[in-house]
This record gives sequence, structure tokens and C-alpha cells, in this order.
Amino acid sequence: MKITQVRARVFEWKGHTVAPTDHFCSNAMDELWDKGDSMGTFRFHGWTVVEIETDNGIVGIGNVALAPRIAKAIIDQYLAPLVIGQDPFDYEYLWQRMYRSTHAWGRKGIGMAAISGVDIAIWDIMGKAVNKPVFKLLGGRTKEKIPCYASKLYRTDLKSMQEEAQSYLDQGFKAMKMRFGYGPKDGPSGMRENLNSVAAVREVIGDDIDLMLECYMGWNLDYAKRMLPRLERFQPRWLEEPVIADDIDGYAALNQLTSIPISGGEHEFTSYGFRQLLEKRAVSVIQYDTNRVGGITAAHKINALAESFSVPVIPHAGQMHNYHLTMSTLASPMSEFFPVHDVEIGNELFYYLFEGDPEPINGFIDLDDNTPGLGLKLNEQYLNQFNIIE
Ligand SMILES: O=C(O)[C@H](O)[C@H](O)[C@@H](O)CO
Ligand SMILES: [Mg+2]
Repeated sequence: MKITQVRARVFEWKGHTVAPTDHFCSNAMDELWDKGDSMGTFRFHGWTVVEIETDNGIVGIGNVALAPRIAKAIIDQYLAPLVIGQDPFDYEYLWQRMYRSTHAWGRKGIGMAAISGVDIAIWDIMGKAVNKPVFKLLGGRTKEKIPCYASKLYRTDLKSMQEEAQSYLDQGFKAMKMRFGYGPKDGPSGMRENLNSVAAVREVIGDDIDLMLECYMGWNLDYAKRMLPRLERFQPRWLEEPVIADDIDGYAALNQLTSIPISGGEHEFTSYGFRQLLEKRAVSVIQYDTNRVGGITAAHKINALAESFSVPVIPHAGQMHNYHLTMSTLASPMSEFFPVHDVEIGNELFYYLFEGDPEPINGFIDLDDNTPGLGLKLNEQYLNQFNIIE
């Protein structure tokens, strides 16, 4: 079997969008004196869809969620020529070919995200070629079903947050993640706001539900050091990305500071990046996203690495490209799940683009043993609401 064609298309959402409110979520822009449109740093309203065709008519589908127009240019100009004419089952060779030939500029960030999109499509082809779900090629079913946590709870008024938390309880979720709205520049009153929001959600969910806390890199080391002891009484499952992704020593310091596990990795790349995080004991939970980290080929290696350090892997976002990895390793006990709703941040855009993702039932998702590949196809229903760049 040979790859004959690689098609990367950008899908930009032009449908209805819900505008985020002030203090919706702390983020890396918060430290600047002029934040500009700080929400823009994590609004994902475009996606790159990668379709790779083979000479026996199989089409594998991959995706990239970051800087979609740039990802498309990288795939079109650099990566497609490297994989066309090759056997998709040579996935490790093809990964190395892409990685090494873009090494001067592609090791981290959008270069690696583009490689991820191609690699995911290659794994989808392999699954379809042998008529098996991708998780069966990675080790098979290690759990009856996958527990997942509801991930939204952006900072709004406390009553709305409490109602939202209650709705996840009603749907049977046993874990959920909330976002902080305030950071270092908001002073003691912002700290109080942050603590009040956790207290409000805990009040509704009680002590028997896992609560994850997300900073999205909107704090700094000093602020995080002052917040962590104050958060201990809420017994969060973890505190996520308290500082920017490059401050690995900062993560390590915070991870030793209190009983609260520090999580991170959704902005880290390849097994080399994760080896550093693990060796420094910088994170207690690993959160790569397969569509950034280097695709399934890289994520599979990171699972093995994490297992040897006894650090759990709970990938960013959930979604099929991550679920198959979670299903196939004991290193990964759980998945994230973005509740479906109107397009806001863009995390949820995945469901407008693709169909096939399983719906959680009572806080669990399951994968079908008989659906070949990743199990995704383009969702025709919303195609006319995207600006599609060929
Ligand atoms: O962990 C997450 O879910 C991410 O950080 C979100 O994708 C991001 O949108 C911040 O809420
Ligand atoms: Mg996160």
C-alpha cells in the first residue's frame, strides 16, 4: 500500500459564536500591561483537517487544532512530499522523516502540530487497512470503558457556575474541571474571587467528586506559591498549568510545595519534552494532546515513558485521537471531555467538524471494538457554516 495524496484543508467557523465575558479564564497574556484581545490567545475557531489517500482507496483522517492556516502550509509545502509514495505502515520511519527534515524549525509548536495531523491520518489508515480500531494496534482494550471529566466551568457569576456544576452531576459525571478568572494583577481581591469560585463549586458537588482547577498559564510562580496553600482545603485532583509552559523549574517547585498535584503538558511536545518534565518531577499528571505532541506515534512513546515514572496520562481535550491512546494503556486512567454547546472558545468545534466521537454515558465513554481506524468522518451537517480553504 502506498500513499498517493495528502490533502490539508482549513475549516474556519463562521457560524454563531458566544462571546466570552470578562475574567472568563486566566491566560498567559494577563501579565502584560496591554493585554489586547487576551481571549484571542486561546480561541480556536479554525481547524486543519488532513485527509491522506492510498492506492487501495483508503482515506485516513487527521486533524490539527492550532494555527490552522500555518499548519496547512507546512503540510502542503514540507510534509506531503515526504510521505507521498510511502507505505503508511512504515509510520515510525515516516515520523522520523518528517521530524528530522523539519528539525531546524519544527521540533516544537506548530511544526510538531502539523506532523501530528499527518501521523494521526496515517494511524487511521493502518486501522482501516486491517479492519481494526486504532486502539487495537496500540495494545488493545485495557479498560471496560473510559471515565471522563466534564471540562468547562469558565468563570462567570457563581450561581451560574453552580448550576453548570449541578448539570454535570445530573449527567452522572464524577469529575469536572473549572477555570480561574483572576491572576497576579488582580491582587488580594482577585485571590478571594478565585477562592470563592472554588468554594462555590465544591459546595454543590460535595467531597466525593473530583475537582480539577485550571489556570491556563495565567499565574506566575510567586502568585501560585501563595495560592496553593490556600487551595489545599478544597482537595483538588490537580492544579493545571499554573505558569507558562517553558518554566519547567517553576512547575517542579510548585509540584513539591503542597499535597496538590500539578498538571501540565498540553503545550509540550514529543517524548523529549516529556522526559524533561518527568525527570524533573515537574508534573504529577501528563496532559499531552495527540494532535499537538507529535501524533499517535509520539503519544504512544510518552505513555510508556510516563508508565515507567508512575505518572498518569490524562490527555488534553479527549476526542478520538486521544481516546484510542487512553483505552490502550494503563498509564492513562481517564479522559477529558468538552461538553457540547454553542461555539465559544472553540474546544467544542471538534463536534461540529467531525462525527463519530462517543457520547459520555454516566461519566464514561466507550470505543467500539468493530469500528476500523479512529472512527471519525466529516460532519456534513455543519459544513456550510465553515469557510473552507482548500
Ligand atoms: O485543559 C484544557 O481543557 C485547556 O486548557 C482548554 O482547552 C483551554 O481552552 C483553556 O480553558
Ligand atoms: Mg488545560
